[in-house]
Amino acid sequence: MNGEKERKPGAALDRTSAAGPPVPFRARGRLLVARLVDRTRTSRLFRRILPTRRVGWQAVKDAVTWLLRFPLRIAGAVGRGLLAALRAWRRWVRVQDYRDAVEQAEKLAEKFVEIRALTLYRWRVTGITALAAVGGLVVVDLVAGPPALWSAVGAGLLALAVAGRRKDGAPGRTAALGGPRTLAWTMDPQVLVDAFRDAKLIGRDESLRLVERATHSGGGWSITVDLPATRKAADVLKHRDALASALAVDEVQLVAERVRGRGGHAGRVFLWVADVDPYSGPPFSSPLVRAETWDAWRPVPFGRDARRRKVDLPLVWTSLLVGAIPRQGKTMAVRLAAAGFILDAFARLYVFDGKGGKDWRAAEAVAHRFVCGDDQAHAEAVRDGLVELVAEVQSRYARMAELDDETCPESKITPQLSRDPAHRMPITAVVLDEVQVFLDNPTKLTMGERGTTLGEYIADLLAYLARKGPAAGIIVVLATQRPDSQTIPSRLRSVLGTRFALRVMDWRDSNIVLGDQMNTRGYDASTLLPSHKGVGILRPGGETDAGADAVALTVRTFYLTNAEWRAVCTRGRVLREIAGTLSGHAAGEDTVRGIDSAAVTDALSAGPVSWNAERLPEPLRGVVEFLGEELRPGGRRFVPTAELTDALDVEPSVFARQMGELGCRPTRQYVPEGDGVRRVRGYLTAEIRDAVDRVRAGEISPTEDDVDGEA
Ligand SMILES: Nc1ncnc2c1ncn2[C@@H]1O[C@H](COP(=O)(O)OP(=O)(O)OP(=O)(O)O)[C@@H](O)[C@H]1O
Repeated sequence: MNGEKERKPGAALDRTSAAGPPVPFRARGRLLVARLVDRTRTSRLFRRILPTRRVGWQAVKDAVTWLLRFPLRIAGAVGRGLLAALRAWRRWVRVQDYRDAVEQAEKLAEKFVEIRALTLYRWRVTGITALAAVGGLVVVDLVAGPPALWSAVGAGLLALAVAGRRKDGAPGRTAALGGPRTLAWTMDPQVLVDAFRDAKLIGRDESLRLVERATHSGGGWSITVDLPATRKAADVLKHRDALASALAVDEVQLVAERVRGRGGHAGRVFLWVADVDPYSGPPFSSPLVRAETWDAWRPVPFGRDARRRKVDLPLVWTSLLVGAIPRQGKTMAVRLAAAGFILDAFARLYVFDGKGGKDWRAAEAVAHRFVCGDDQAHAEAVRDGLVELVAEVQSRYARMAELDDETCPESKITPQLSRDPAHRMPITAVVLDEVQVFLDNPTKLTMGERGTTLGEYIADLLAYLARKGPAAGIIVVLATQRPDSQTIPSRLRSVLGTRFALRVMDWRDSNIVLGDQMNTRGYDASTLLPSHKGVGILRPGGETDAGADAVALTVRTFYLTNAEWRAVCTRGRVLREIAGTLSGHAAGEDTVRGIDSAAVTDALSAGPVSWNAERLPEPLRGVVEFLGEELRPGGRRFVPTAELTDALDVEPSVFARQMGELGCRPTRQYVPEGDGVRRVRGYLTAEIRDAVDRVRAGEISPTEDDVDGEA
């Protein structure tokens, strides 16, 4: 309305009283209260303090609860104060400090009379003080009356209540911080210090320094601490279980990482404690399900760590070994790695499935070579496929050597080379699920003049591909449910760069997948829970963003349903059809091209290490020198111990012990003697080759004295 002033809150009430009929006195009082309430409600200060009615109501409820509980809290505090006072008095009357010191110095007998006299004296002082206090109260009551007496009693109770009040984190009061210990340390770092002491990660008189206070992030509490100067962060990682126990959490809930590089040092540890089991809950879907295409050169999305950070797996330039007992998620892990190649139209796939089920059937639509089954014919087809790849590696190296520096600067494949059809060097992944089926094949073979088995030959081919293949764009991905040293010989294991161990039977199997001594560094896949499907320890060969400084990290793999997996394979086929890169089995051409098998045999006999004996520990050096060419794959299979000890002129028992330390155990085999055969003790050359590989790979460290140093 024109001329009407802006109405203020409460203005309606003013007008009613001013312009209307006279208001009775009682009603005026009610109006005043209403106006006051209205003013208060609309005031800025009130709105800031109590933003909503719900909050206001809650505040009132809290205040009432507090008032009702107050007498109980006071009674509790007085009780605790009384107890504390009695304890303090008892220590004083028993001369406890002095007694403890004397006991520590083992002089209790000498000082007993003195302590006893002091105790009696203090009892007397106590008695006199008590009498004086009672007398004092009686006098107060007589002189000043009951109010003064009650005031004196009240003052005493107040003093006791103050002494007995709850102090958060005060030592000796276990109830000061309720709830689990993990929660307690977020409020009082002293609890964390105690946990470190209990786990024997720091000494009794040592402490931690807080670098970053506890904060809640990603479903758990994190904190960064510095250890005392002489302590190492690596030891905390090693004894993570002990720390988890001291903090009263399951070890899967505790993540301990070193803080390295800038802002970090050898004694700085980052701890993260999950609120609940971080690997429970529904699985995470793979981002590849939604990806139209993928570049095989990019690290493939593999899973998430405990803190739910994405873990990508670089596969170009490395190779992957996945090991686990059945039904833990091996096939899923390998499928994820394969999916990255499937969705790249320029990548090529060799899929060899030893299980023979339908797990890999969908990949038939894109695979250049596809074998599914565990018969002899399948094993031979796998061998042919691998021989073809070995020849391909040789051919690629020969062709790269011819290329100019601009196209191929380092005799290594580049993204441009791999995508240019003219160069015929696509990134090629060779995936073997249940590889033990092929590696265990006992069929006898003759390689050149030497005898071997089909399984050993396949192991040699794979070892060659894992060693020489990555630089030529060939990537080996193996999965096995029997990760033992017999099945995956160490000459093959030592060249597989990336390892992923899902749950295995014991720490030995875990070490076989992850590498020697990994259990002592705190990584043992046998401790994973059976319910944790798809959760494993990843030891990356390349760099991953999550936990980049860690030797290994626990990862829960992404999940691909069967339908999603089939969709990925179908998409891979369509992409290849569009790009014109569908080839081999998927394009209906299954014939393996002609191969110079002599060249392949020569390539393999070059061996994983040059069979020279330099820097090998004794007696391995002597054995390698003595056997020479006979040690090559396809050479002698068995050497009698007596032949070796005679040739090396060593004491048989010392020789057996030293060979045992290198992982070579003697076995009994029949050897020809005269017209018949005789059973003798000796060593398998495969085991000797494995020992050489392990020394070269640094898995066995010879002592200085054992090594023939290179000057
Ligand atoms: N990341 C994951 N999250 C949840 N469940 C998973 C995950 N990975 C695998 N699984 C489940 O674990 C079970 C076993 O998976 P998978 O077939 O991959 O194991 P496997 O080790 O290859 O078994 P097998 O040895 O029989 O071949 C399946 O039921 C699968 O759904």
